[in-house]
Amino acid sequence: MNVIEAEDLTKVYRRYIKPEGIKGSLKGLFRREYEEKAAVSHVDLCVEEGEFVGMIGRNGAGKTTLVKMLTGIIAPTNGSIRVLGYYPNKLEKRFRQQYALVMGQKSQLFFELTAGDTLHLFKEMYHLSEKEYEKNRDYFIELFGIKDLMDVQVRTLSLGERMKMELLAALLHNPKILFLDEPTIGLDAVAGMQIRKYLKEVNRERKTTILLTSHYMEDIKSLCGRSVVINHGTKVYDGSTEQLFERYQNNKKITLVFDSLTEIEIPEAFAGKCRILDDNGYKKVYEIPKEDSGGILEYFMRYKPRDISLDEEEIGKVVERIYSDVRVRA
Ligand SMILES: Nc1ncnc2c1ncn2[C@@H]1O[C@H](COP(=O)(O)OP(=O)(O)OP(=O)(O)O)[C@@H](O)[C@H]1O
Repeated sequence: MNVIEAEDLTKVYRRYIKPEGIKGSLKGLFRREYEEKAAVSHVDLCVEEGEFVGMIGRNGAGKTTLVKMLTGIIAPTNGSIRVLGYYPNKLEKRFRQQYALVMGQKSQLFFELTAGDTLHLFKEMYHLSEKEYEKNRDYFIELFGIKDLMDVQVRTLSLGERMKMELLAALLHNPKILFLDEPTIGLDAVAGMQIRKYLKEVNRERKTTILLTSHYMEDIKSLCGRSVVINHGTKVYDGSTEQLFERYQNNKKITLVFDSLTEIEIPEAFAGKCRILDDNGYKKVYEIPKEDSGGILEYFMRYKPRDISLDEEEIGKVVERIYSDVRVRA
């Protein structure tokens, strides 16, 4: 069953162009000029119940605009849209009770209250019965391991703790769809990993459909079976995440840390394949082709680094590659 059905979805923003200088500003007082910008253009999107879909694209690609239309925050300029059978922008109460939106950059918590009191307010907002509230609250408190935070003022929570609270508040009414816009932004590696673990569990155990936008490769690769790539407002890829990265992720990043100043000699076999991204003698970062990563890593081990990490390529580069490929094929 499809929980999201959108066809030919388009959003055109109109924005004021401010002329330069004082003269221009004065002119603007009497006659304003506007430009139109299609932030989302002719996008079709169907999402089935229980899916975990990743949305990726460069800054300004149109991801947030798409999420805003799906959650009813803004109305589309054109196209048809049904989410759980509702037209989102009508913001009917029954619809609002069935989805949740968490934005990494914007909090929906009450900073002056304690975490526990904040949850109570959400209980009232969602009109939950005492039984349902306690059941869901306790389930997520246990899952996220945040029992100790209930008496703490939200303002004083760390970023990682706040994100767990954001998720708890959003999931309190057991929504059918969870929209997540950059939920791991700014989090350290451990906190990011925890959030991914919880989201996986929520999707698996509660069958919650999740739509996630993220600039982090790790989020998309480890969580989303399906990915949608947006570029300049249009959909350029919709399909298996595994296949997407298999095809377009060409490189890996190796970081080596040494206890003493170290010179590395790149052997002929790998010459031209290791691109130095950073080197201060103690720490070296290389970009290497994915298919050679095993061999190159083995070679680097001879220099006995104190620490070594192998990271995914930035999502932006992969998107760039997909986009140029689409242009070539078009
Ligand atoms: N309220 C608005 N008025 C005018 N233009 C807007 C408005 N909101 C967004 N835009 C423009 O629409 C385009 C898409 O923005 P959007 O925020 O959807 O991108 P995004 O893919 O979410 O980017 P990011 O990854 O940086 O969050 C951008 O060019 C942006 O400047």
